[in-house]
Amino acid sequence: MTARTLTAPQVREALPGALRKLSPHELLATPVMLVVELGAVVTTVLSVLDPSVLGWSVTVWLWLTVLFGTLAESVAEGRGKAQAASLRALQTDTLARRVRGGVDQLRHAGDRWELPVEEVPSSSLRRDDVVLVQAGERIPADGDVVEGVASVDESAVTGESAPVIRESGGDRSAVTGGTVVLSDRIAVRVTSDPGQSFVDRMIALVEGSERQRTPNEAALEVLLSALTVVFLVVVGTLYLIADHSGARQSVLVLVALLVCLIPTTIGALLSAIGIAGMDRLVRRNVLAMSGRAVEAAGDVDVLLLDKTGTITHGNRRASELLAVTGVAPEELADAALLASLADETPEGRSIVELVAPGDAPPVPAGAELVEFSAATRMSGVDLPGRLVRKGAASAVARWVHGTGPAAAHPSVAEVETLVQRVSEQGGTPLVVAAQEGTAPARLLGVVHLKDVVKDGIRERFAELRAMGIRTVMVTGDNAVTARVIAEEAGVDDVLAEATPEDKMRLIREQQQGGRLVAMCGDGTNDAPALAQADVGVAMNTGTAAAKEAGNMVDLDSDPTKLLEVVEIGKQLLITRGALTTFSVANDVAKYFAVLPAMFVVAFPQLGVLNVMQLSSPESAIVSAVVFNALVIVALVPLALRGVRYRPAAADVLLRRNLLVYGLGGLVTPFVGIKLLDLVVSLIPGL
Ligand SMILES: Nc1ncnc2c1ncn2[C@@H]1O[C@H](COP(=O)(O)OP(=O)(O)OP(=O)(O)O)[C@@H](O)[C@H]1O
Ligand SMILES: [K+]
Ligand SMILES: [Mg+2]
Repeated sequence: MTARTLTAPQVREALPGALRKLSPHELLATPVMLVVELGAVVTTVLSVLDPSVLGWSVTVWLWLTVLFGTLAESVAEGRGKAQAASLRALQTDTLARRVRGGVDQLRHAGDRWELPVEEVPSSSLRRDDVVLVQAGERIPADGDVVEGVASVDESAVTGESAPVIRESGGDRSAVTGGTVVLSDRIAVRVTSDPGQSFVDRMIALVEGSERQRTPNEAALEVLLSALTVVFLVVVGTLYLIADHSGARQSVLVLVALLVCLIPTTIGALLSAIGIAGMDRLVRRNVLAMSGRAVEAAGDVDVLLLDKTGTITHGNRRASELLAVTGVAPEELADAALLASLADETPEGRSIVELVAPGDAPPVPAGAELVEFSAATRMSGVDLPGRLVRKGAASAVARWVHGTGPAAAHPSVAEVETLVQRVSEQGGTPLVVAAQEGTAPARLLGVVHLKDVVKDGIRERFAELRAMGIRTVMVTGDNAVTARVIAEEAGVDDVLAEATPEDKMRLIREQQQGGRLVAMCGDGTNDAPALAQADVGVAMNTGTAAAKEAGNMVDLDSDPTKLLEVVEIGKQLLITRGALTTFSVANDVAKYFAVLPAMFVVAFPQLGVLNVMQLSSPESAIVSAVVFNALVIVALVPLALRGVRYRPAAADVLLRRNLLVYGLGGLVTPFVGIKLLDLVVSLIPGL
């Protein structure tokens, strides 16, 4: 939406909020506007005591000045209100089927769908409760799928109508309360307490009720306050000088002059600019948890991305089994199956589906499961007398070597060739090995996991490069696969075999080098890095841990969205800079426009400076005050829409902005006040 002007309905809706914001308590946050309000109170009192056309004209326009400021903020907030209303509709209380005994119960159950459940209102669900949800039902709370696979309609949250797959074990396990299961059934472990759900946070965000001032904003506010104090002193001194030299000025005129000089324009628009920036992100389906993150996005130098699920689609599936010489394909298949029977990750399930489509055997009695973790990069099963493992080549090699001398592993070289072959196709190789009794473990072969790079990623990374942002892929996968995918995706650099700690260390190093780092990720193993990054964008498809750790969530799960996030961040910074420049330049110009007019009666020699030839001192003052107020209104659309951003070097942008907004800010008051004076001077008494 690119509104060029404010519409009447917009204003009507925002008005009650704007009037509420007139309370001095609310205005404390914007000292500049508080000074204007105090000024308005003073002129109101003066005008009541000694009514005059000048007095009332100034008074009315001072009140309007404050109102225009609060109106700008209220309009900015209003844009999120409609969205908040539709999100609230998702929060209707439903009945949830809660498993008695929670997660522990689930683990030990034979048939998990026959567990004893109790029906409870969804609003009473707490963290770590487990609920069963089936086709046609609304998911009662945020959580991670701990059992099963389902297609879910998330359109109410994401606006995307195509259903998404949510499944246990992998990086696509997070579900959002209020979304609807379309097919199959899932068990969900609740991850949020009442009132703290994702939708709750979204509502607070789009309404702007939780908005906190960013450090940059706070710094600017201090600067504006300082300027206000300076002008207070200037006007006070002027009063004394004028008094002394017999050109006594009324308090009313001095208040009017003060308001014209202090930076009211940017003071009035500052918070609207920030709210509008967040709003622009929401419109692109990105939820920023803090304004600070949005600003940081504007200055990002490095972007780190996880591979699987971020750069690729993330449904890594087993496509073929490659046995080493001397191992029967059946033996490899059997071992791979065994090692995956209890592996709840999508990778594990895809192996079961490949080897035993439709009829997976039960887990053998006495089996002890070795769950996959990002730290070990291995999974498998311990049976009496037989251990089976599968995992990243380096991890399995380490395990195998731990079981006996290297000479006992004749197929090491062959496995390496197979791993190389799979990796060169961009696939993820999982090496399978087994140990019988106390004999050294044997390498059996390799499972090829296929994954596909998301469309259009290459072009978008090229755009990021043009903006001066370096992209680095960090993956737990091996170096060859990483390189192949990196080349296909067009990233600048790649870090392979990375553990969660490695990811975080890399970010720290970059930050210590003075760079601002953004990270896109989806997995629980990305969570530490997402938390450490200046801008942590979690994919909505990812795990609850990832979404909690980051300071942004992309509802579309599109890592190239960072491009837009960066643009919006830059746009926010530029808009604020541009309007500050304009505001201050404006005020300086007003000084020269108004002052000569004020003193020309007492000091006719000032006539040379009176370039504008305004019709009377009274008309000059009223015109200046009116102009000062109208400028705010005129700039609201720009504050909401943002200054147009085209990728360019920072110094070019700065020069362009100084020229347009600095020079523009100097010239407009002369033109504007002159035109207003032509009209105002027609009013009798001015
Ligand atoms: N279910 C599994 N069983 C055994 N090993 C696995 C399993 N899933 C993945 N691996 C191995 O562990 C490695 C790390 O996987 P993980 O999903 O943690 O990677 P990551 O750090 O998230 O990086 P990325 O998501 O970019 O691939 C994989 O490259 C693979 O070799
Ligand atoms: K001003
Ligand atoms: Mg991952």
